[in-house]
Amino acid sequence: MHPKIDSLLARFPRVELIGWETPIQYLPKISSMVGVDVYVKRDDLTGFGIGGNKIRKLEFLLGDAMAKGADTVITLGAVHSNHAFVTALAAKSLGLDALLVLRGREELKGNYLLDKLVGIETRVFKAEKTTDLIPMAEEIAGELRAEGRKPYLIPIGGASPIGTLGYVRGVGEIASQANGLGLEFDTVVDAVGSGGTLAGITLGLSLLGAETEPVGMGVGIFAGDMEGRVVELAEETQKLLGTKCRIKKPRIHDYSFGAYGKIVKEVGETIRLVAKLEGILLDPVYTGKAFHGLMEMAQTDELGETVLFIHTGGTPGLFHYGEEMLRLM
Ligand SMILES: Cc1ncc(COP(=O)(O)O)c(CNC2(C(=O)O)CC2)c1O
Repeated sequence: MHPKIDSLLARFPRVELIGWETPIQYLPKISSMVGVDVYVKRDDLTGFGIGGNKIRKLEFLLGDAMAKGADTVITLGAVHSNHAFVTALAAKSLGLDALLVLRGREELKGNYLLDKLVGIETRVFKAEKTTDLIPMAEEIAGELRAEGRKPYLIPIGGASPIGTLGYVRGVGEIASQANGLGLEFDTVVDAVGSGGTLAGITLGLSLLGAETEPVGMGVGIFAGDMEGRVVELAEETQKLLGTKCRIKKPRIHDYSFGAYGKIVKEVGETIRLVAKLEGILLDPVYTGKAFHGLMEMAQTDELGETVLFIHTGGTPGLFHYGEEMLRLM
């Protein structure tokens, strides 16, 4: 890990859900295709449940929940939500109850199938956007409090200052690995949903005074000024840490292809290409779109010579949307 980052984080409760450092893997065939060196931080292999980026955030979020004596964790997302499933799974593994507030159609596919297989309590609503569910989640938390329960409400994607500590710690891990490998990354690229992952990456890089630039590929959860949202979350997290470094401004590019969760042929083709060339599975909602953007921007020389992609997981999305994707290809 990283001494400076670890000492900053030492006072925050953290439950260990990831028992190892995830590898940084070079992609020789993709690199020769796009003309720059592309590496992947395999956070799809964080290892708890379906893995992914959320596990890093949950180590601090559930550490905080336990420290506060919570007995039930509530969070929200779409029915295909990776975040919702692993949050409930991790909460239950710690002996806490869990309740998911979800939107969309109850199809036994992907993460929703996993929710049901594990026996997680879900409340599913028809709603346009996940943010529409916030009042329902708050109302349910109020109901539980009235019953004498102690609910801990985790926001969409775990995008709170406590959750953001997960990727501050993740950057410390990356910095130590890069040092050991003699690597300096020009950019670090990730898929942006709630913005919590990029906020942690941005703050971590800023705290280390790294030259590396944080770059997000937006998948369309939030419209509007996502860069401002990410910087604001990084600043709030910096307040929590008691540090005062200048926060780098991340670039965020729109790779939603028009809407969050929209399944498109180009992304299906990128998923197929990366699977065949490098044996790595991306997903149609997040990492496939982000990596498609990475390949496009690398070829127009917008990401520098050495690029690190954070593989944030999402494999169940292949089993939720795979048939729809195949029909387009
Ligand atoms: C596989 C995968 N990759 C990247 C992201 C984006 O991360 P952030 O929310 O931290 O920006 C998600 C998020 N997913 C959300 C979910 O509900 O699963 C929070 C939206 C993700 O699942």
